[in-house]
Amino acid sequence: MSLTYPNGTCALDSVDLSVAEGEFVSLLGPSGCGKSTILRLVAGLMEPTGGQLNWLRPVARGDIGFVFQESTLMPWARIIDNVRLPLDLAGVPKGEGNDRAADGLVRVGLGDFQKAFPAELSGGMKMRASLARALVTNPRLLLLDEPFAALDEITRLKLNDDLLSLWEAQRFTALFVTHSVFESVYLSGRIVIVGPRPGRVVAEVPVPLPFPRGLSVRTGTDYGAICRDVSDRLHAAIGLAA
Ligand SMILES: Nc1ncnc2c1ncn2[C@@H]1O[C@H](COP(=O)(O)OP(=O)(O)OP(=O)(O)O)[C@@H](O)[C@H]1O
Repeated sequence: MSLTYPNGTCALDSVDLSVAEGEFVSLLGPSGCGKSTILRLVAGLMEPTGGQLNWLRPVARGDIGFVFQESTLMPWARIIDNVRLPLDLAGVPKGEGNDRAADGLVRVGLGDFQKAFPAELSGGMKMRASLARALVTNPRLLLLDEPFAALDEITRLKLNDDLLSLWEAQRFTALFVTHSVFESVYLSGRIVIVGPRPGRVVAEVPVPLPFPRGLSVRTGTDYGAICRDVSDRLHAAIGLAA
């Protein structure tokens, strides 16, 4: 599929990408190559201006969850109310919605913070609440647009593990945008490298590291070798020597 914005910017040129149900795929590429544009097209927020997007099974609105770099929580609402919002919008009765939101908060380690307001949480906790909100409808597809980019390194590593645990438990399909080679290799079953604008797929790299992943994967020689390979391909894609 291709996408030219109304101002004439050609953001994507014939992006050819297939994702299987239950896969964890990262989109890796330089700033401005069109990664967010791909997510917006998949989310149905825009239509491609060329080509098409096909689903093997029809998707409904509640089948897709979205997590952004900013946690986008409503500052005036308690965390439980923030997490319950997608269920309110879907017409789920409040009692059932509260139970499901509370359960989601427990799963991201925020069981004791239901009544807190967003301003009372750290950046990492806000991002956990955003993950809980995105997953509360049990989506089949989770779109993540650099969700951990603004977090410190230690929090980011922890959230990588938390996200993988959620993925292994709920088995949604994950499409994850990142600038980080290390993060993409740690999380993904497959990495799609997108070249500079107009974005197109320049390489697809399978990551044959076993799940569940953990510290032993991060410190292993295989992880280092795959990171090196992905980094070389990324540099080749953007025309830099490794
Ligand atoms: N609404 C818009 N109107 C016009 N051009 C846009 C719009 N949104 C994005 N673009 C342009 O499309 C291109 C791709 O943008 P996009 O945000 O998808 O890239 P990205 O790879 O996600 O970037 P980053 O990694 O910096 O977030 C950029 O050149 C950007 O300036």
